[in-house]
Amino acid sequence: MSADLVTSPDPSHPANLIPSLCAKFWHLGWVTGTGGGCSIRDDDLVYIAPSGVQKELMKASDLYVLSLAAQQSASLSRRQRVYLRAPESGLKPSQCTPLFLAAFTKRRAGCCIHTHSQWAVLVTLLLEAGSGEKEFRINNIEQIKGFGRGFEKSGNLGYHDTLVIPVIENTAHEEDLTEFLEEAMDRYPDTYAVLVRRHGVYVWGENVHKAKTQCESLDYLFQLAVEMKKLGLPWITQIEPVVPTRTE
Ligand SMILES: CSCCC(=O)C(=O)COP(=O)(O)O
Ligand SMILES: [Zn+2]
Repeated sequence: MSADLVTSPDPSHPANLIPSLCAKFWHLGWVTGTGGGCSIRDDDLVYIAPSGVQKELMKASDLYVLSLAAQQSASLSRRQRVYLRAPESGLKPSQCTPLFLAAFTKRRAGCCIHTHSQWAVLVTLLLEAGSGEKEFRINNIEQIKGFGRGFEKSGNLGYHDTLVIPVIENTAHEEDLTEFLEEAMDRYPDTYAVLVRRHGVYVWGENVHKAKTQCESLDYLFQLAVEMKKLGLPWITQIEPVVPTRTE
C-alpha cells in the first residue's frame, strides 16, 4: 500500500482537502453522526473516505484511493473494487463510493458531496406531504445564479431561470441508491444534484470549488424554501423581468 498517494504538504491535495472540507461540513450539520461525506477525483485517481467514521476527525492517512480507469475497464462489481491505497486500520470504504463514482463517470465530476442536511431532508418531506412530487423547483431567487447551466454547458443559471432538482426514494442500504441516482442523471442531464427522500442530497461539480459552492447555494435555497413554506410563500412565481431605464 502506498502512503505517498495521501502524503503531501499541499493543503489543496485531495488527501488533505477531504478531511478539511468534512470538518467544515460537520460544522454546517451536513455530515453529523458519521452520515454524509465527500470524494474528490484528480484525473484518474479517486480519493474516498472510510465508512462510519466521525467525518470531522478524519485524517489523510485514513483515505482510500482507486483508479477510475482500472475500475471501469475491469467492470468490477462494487464488492470487488481494488484500491491502490487503503488505510492500515480495519476500516471499510464509504458506502457512498458507487454513488460518488457515478458522478465521476457519468458527469466527469471532480468532486461529489453527500450531505444529511436537515434542510435537504425537510424539503423532501414537504414535497412528500404535498403530492409526493419527484422534483424540487424554485425560481426568482438570486442564489440560483450559483448553479451552472448544466453538463458541458457554459455559464450559470440566471435569476429568472427555474432550478430543478430531482428526488429519488431512499433505500435500506446507501449503495442500493446507485441505480436510482444514475437514472435521475439520465432523466435530468443538466442537474448537478439529486435529493434522496428522508435522507439528504448528492451534489457534484467539475471541481472542488464548484461542487462546494453549488452545495452551499443549494443548502441556502433548501433552508429558504422551508422558511417560505412556513410563511405560505410559493417557491415558483411569475415575475416580469425589470428592464432598467437608462438616462443619457
Ligand atoms: C448515519 S449514516 C447512515 C449511512 C449513510 O447515509 C451515509 O451517508 C454513510 O456514509 P459512510 O461514508 O459513512 O459510509
Ligand atoms: Zn447518506
